[in-house]
Amino acid sequence: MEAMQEAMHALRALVNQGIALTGFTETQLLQLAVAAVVALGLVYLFKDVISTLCIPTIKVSPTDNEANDIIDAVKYSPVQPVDKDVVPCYDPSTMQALGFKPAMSAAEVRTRIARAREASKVWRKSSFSQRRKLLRILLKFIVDNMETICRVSARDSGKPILDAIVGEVVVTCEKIHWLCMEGERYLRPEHRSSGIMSFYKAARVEYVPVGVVGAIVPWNYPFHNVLNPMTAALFAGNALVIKVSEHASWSTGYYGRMIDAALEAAGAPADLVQIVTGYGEAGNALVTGGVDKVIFVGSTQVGKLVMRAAAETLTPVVLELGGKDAFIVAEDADLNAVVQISLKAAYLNCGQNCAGGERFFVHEKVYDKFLEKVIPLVRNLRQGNPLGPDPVDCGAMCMPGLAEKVHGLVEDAVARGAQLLAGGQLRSASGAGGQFYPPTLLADVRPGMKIWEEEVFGPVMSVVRWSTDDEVVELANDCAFGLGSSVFAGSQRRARDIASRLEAGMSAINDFGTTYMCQSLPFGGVKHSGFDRFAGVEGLRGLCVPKAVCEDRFPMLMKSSIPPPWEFPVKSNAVAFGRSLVTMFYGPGLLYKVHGLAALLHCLMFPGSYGTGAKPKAA
Ligand SMILES: NC(=O)c1ccc[n+]([C@@H]2O[C@H](COP(=O)([O-])OP(=O)(O)OC[C@H]3O[C@@H](n4cnc5c(N)ncnc54)[C@H](O)[C@@H]3O)[C@@H](O)[C@H]2O)c1
Repeated sequence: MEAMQEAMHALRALVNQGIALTGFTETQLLQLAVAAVVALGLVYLFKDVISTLCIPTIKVSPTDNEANDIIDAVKYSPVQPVDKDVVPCYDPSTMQALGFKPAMSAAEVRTRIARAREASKVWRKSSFSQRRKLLRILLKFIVDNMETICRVSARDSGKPILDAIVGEVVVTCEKIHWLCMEGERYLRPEHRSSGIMSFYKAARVEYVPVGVVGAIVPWNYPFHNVLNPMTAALFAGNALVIKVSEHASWSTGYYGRMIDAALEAAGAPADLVQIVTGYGEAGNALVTGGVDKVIFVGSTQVGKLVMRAAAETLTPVVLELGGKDAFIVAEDADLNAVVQISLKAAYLNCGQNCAGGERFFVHEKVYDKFLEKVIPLVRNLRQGNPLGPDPVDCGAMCMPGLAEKVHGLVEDAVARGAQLLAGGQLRSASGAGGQFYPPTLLADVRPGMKIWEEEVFGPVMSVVRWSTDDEVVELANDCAFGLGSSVFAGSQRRARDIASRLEAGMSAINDFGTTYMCQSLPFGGVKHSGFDRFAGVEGLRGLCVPKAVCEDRFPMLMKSSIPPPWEFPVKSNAVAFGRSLVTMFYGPGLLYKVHGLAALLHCLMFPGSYGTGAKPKAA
């Protein structure tokens, strides 16, 4: 209140001063102030309109299959033998054949790396404003063409359009926005303290692009999985060679043309981004082919192979592997909100999320109520072709054989005492009308079941009962994976306390997945979920060599030279001189420092002496 009164007085004084200086009346001064604010607003608006108009618009014409929703065409059969030089592409919801992509050989991958290397030599010198220009071109394209982007992703991976908007478009836009707004701040040289003895030095870290980044990605988000490493790698000044999954290669046609057009419009080298299609051999060739850093996103099993291969060439790797996230619900959580969030955590993208909720720990006091609310919702989820005439909540399983694998885990759980409350039937064998597995709900899931241990990566909500906070922490940590986690409780402090005890790389308090929406945060896990980070400040800086640089702070006044007692041949008081330095700089308290200084001066003034430089007797 007092501060407000003071501010009013200050404003009054300013107005009076203005009246005295200009001779204007109070009303005229007010009109002037309003006019100034309006003018500033108009300038800002004008600048904003002009800068938006200045972002080049790129045009990418979609093909028939990319542009249209349903096309009657040849069906693909996964049991049909396929030439190993090609990757067959098909829509997992309809099994419509979409064509082939080349299965690149190791030699071809190396050629791509070499092209990217040449492009990286040019791009590493680019300014941050040129890199921002490239990202803004992409962002504008995404906003203008999100429907086609989502349709292409839906056709390639079987996900509903809404899941594509959330999981492909929103997170990519958020990432680009963050890079444009804050990326430069974290890549500019960062000044660091130079310590006590090097007080006359200026120390800093320079973030130097690594050169060529190699990324290997899975099939669950064909658009975001490409754009995510690409935008960060390019913003950090690198080139990128990216190996996409053999189960979602078709969409690289449209997305690749978009990337090429954006590079051209931004004046960036055409070879800056190389897309590799193929199988494990192509991925292995990328790891061993001479890239400067590998980002691997995929299963724990293949992650180990990648790490082994990278060890041969000492290529650094980031491993973003599987997950089996805990979703903890306390008895006082807002159950109505939690139920809807839990459905998204389990069934978004048909559960094919590395950081998706898999283990739902619900407090015994609300266990039955939670199930009561969830059962009808799960049973009524609509599943089908995302590009068909009817709206769907859940789409298809992208990877052939995954529905059968998920079903095996469900059957094992039921055989060992879990309650099957929804779903759980293998609707059709792969190949007969789409790769679907129904949204499934299991209650009373316990240790000893396969589903307790293995990653499901499918639409299964496993519900577990708990009674004390210590117990739920122990149950949640009884897992080989540790990627994300969510804790819901009436008291935010209690939720925070439980979350702080979870072995996980990420925790959302009273929410799910929000750590990924904050693109300034690192993304990654612990234990078998991998290590190092690919998003956020840590991920962005991880695409650079953090080069330590040190130089004279005042070169005109003080330059480095070897102190006379230490010059070769070293003098007889060299050790005493060293002792005096240590005592002066690091001795605890003034007494030490004065003694050290006196000993140091003695050494310098009497070069032939043996001076002691020892600590004072009093100490
Ligand atoms: N932590 C994360 O950020 C994250 C994100 C998405 C998916 N995932 C994980 O990915 C897995 C599902 O994806 P997937 O089935 O495509 O995984 P995957 O490990 O089978 O394949 C991933 C990629 O590795 C390639 N590959 C296969 N063998 C290789 C080899 N020997 N050397 C190099 N590359 C090789 C594949 O061709 C593919 O492009 C799940 O475990 C999921 O949790 C993790």
